[in-house]
This record gives sequence, C-alpha cells and structure tokens, in this order.
Amino acid sequence: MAAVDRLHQTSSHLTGSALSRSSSGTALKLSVHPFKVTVIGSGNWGTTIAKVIAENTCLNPQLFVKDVQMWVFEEKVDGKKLTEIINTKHENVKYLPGITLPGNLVANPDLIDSVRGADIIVFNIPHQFLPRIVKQLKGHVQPSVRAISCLKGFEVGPNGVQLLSAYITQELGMECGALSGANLAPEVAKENWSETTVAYQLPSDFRGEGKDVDHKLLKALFHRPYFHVNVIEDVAGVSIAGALKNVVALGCGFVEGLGWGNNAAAAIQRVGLGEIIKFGQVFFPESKVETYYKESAGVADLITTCSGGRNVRVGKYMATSGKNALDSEKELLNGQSAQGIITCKEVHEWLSSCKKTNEFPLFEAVYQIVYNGVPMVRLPDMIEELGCIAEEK
Ligand SMILES: NC(=O)C1=CN([C@@H]2O[C@H](COP(=O)(O)OP(=O)(O)OC[C@H]3O[C@@H](n4cnc5c(N)ncnc54)[C@H](O)[C@@H]3O)[C@@H](O)[C@H]2O)C=CC1
Ligand SMILES: O=C(CO)COP(=O)(O)O
Repeated sequence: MAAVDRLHQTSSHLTGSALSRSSSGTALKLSVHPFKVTVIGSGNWGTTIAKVIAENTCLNPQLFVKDVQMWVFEEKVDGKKLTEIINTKHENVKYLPGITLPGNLVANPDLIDSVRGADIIVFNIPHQFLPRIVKQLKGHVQPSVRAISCLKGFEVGPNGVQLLSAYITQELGMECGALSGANLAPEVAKENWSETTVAYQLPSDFRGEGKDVDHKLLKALFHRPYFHVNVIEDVAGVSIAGALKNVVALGCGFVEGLGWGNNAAAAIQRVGLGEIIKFGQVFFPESKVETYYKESAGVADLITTCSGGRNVRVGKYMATSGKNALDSEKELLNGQSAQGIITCKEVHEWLSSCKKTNEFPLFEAVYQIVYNGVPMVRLPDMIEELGCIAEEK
C-alpha cells in the first residue's frame, strides 16, 4: 500500500508532524509512514544507485522503509542465479564486481513483486528496455507513486521525441523526475566524491510536506557524503544533457582512437555542447540554458563521459579495431550498454523527420559513422559541410 493510502487510512489517529534531520542535514517534517523505495535495474549504475539509496534508508528509518527492493533481470553467473549471489554475497559480481552492497538491499527477480507497496520507484535500466518494463508495470502501480529516472536517452515514436521521464508519466500516470550528473558508476560505487543533479517538479496533486515526495525528501534519499546532490526543477535540461553527451562521447572516442589527441577531443566537446544546448532550445524550450553550464548534469557530465565513460571507450575501440559499434560494445562491456549507440539513432530519426539533420552536424556525423560506415576521418569535414548547408538555408 502506498504511503499516501496508508496516510489517509490512519489520519484519524495522527497527532501532527514532528521535525527531523536527515543524514544529508536537511530539516524535514516526518512522514507518518516511511516511504518505501524500489530500484528497477541492477546494472553498473542501477546497482550503484541502489547502494546509495539503501545506505540512506538505513540511516533515516524515520523517513524510509529500511529494506530497498532492487529488481534484477535474472541471469545465471557460473551456474548460479544472480539474485541469489547478490542476496547472499552482497555483491553484484557481474555488473559491479568488488563492491560490497548493504545488507538491506534486496535483489528481486520478480518485477511486479519488487514494486508492491512502493511509494518511490527509481528507474535505472538501459533505456532500450524501458518500453517492455513499463508495459509489464501497467495496472500494478498507482499513479500516486512518484518516480525518478536515472536513464539516459529518449523515446522517439508517434509522440515525437520524448523525455524518458515524460514517457514514464504518460504510460504509468506517475510524476517522474530525473537524476543525472558527472557520475561514472565505478567511481561513485567506490565512494569517491562526486556531484549529481536531481530534477523534480511538484505535481498538481502534491499532497504536502512529509506526505509526498519533494525536493528535501529527494535530497535525503540520494545525498551521501561522497555523492553531493543539488535538486532543481529543470527535468528537461537535466535529461537532454544526460542523453546527448553519450553521442558526443562516441565522437570523442573516434578522434582519440584515430590518435588525434586532446585538441581534437576538446573540439568535439565544444561542438557537442553547442548542439546539446541548441537541441534543448529548439525541441524543449522549457529547458534552461544555465542547467548545461551550472549543473553537474550539464558540462561536467560531458567532460567525465568523454574522459572515461563507456561510450568514449567504445568509440575509441571502433577506431582502433575497425569493428562496428555493437561488436565493440559486446567485446568491451561484458553485458553493459553504451547508450550513445541507440541515442544517436533516435536523434537521427527525430531530426530527419523534422528535416533538421544539417543543423546538428556532429550528432548526424556520429550517426553516419556508426550506422552507415562513413569513415571517421571525415568527421571534421562533415561537421563543417553540414553546418554550412544549414547556414545557407
Ligand atoms: N554506468 C554508468 O556509469 C552510468 C549509467 N547511467 C545510465 O543509467 C542507465 C542504466 O545503466 P547501467 O545500470 O549502467 O546498465 P548497464 O549498462 O550495466 O546494463 C546492464 C543491465 O541491463 C540489464 N539487462 C540486460 N538485458 C535486459 C533485458 N532484456 N531487460 C531488462 N534489463 C536487461 C542487465 O540485467 C543489467 O542490469 C543507462 O541509461 C545509463 O546511460 C547513468 C550514469 C552513470
Ligand atoms: O552517464 C555516465 C556518467 O555520468 C556514464 O557514461 P557511460 O555510459 O559512457 O559510461
């Protein structure tokens, strides 16, 4: 049962709310019933974020139910079920090896069971699997549940280009924010200091402080001494920056793999940042330009991803090995996903449908290299040529 339902049922014996201080130091009004949290996803980032959350639910029993459910796409590792390994060894040996997970993080292979009674659902899977997950969840989650998407990508379909948070809201009725930042999962998992941005807009049916998810509660859920959270309202800006920097990182990987050095990589990031901001302004005018330069989700994520993320590694491997994107992903990532490969296709499909590919020459060049075998050495010329065509129009 969601916290709000329990709240309504028990309101007759409420004596008022008390003030509490969360582990992030924020003063919070107590919820009558603690919020129950489920994480959907258990990959490299999914497991890391579940660890962060489980640490906070353990420290803040007045706010959160201690046990955190983590839905795991079940698979066998050395003949054993991954969920059993996680629940006994407290380690995700496949997707986050070497990191001890909190004992209150419970791996669950049953998606519907994992969200039973959840008040907050954190989505954290490679985004190509989202439509199938959402379809299975339909009818099993109340619209009063609140959600945060940690996914990086878009949904392109009959409704045009959609933020994944908006897609979740549309399909499941639940208000959904986004978490994104300069957060390479292995570093966060090792508890090296980093920053992130959480974006959330209070819905029109907001039930009030202590009874519903708000900015203070989200800070209490995600902030750790090693993981500093800034909460804002610009869901679109945070999501766009997170999705598109993966495309730029592939481009960075190409020039690095070609041996062109730091100047070339910086040039790709400069052009990429411009196209990210333009994409936001053209297609999501509600996004704020300042998010791209002020927040961890903006230029900081671009820099870290282009320095050491999976997408840059895949791009570099493609350049040095001559292999295609999917084979490179498979050989390098042991089942993990480089989301830029799918995102550049989604972006191309969307830009083609509105005849704007020339206006985003880097995004288009990355797509042409990944999907149509255009030689990587043509990258600088393509950026210039396409840009000129767009200017002449
Ligand atoms: N890894 C990182 O450093 C970061 C990743 N992200 C984003 O977080 C999202 C999740 O990424 P990761 O957790 O790293 O995933 P991942 O790239 O490690 O992917 C592996 C996950 O996909 C699952 N999977 C495989 N086949 C599936 C299927 N048919 N249905 C459902 N799940 C399936 C696996 O069980 C595993 O949990 C992505 O959008 C990514 O861009 C964001 C910040 C950091
Ligand atoms: O999103 C990320 C860092 O914030 C991770 O990027 P990669 O998927 O390229 O590793």
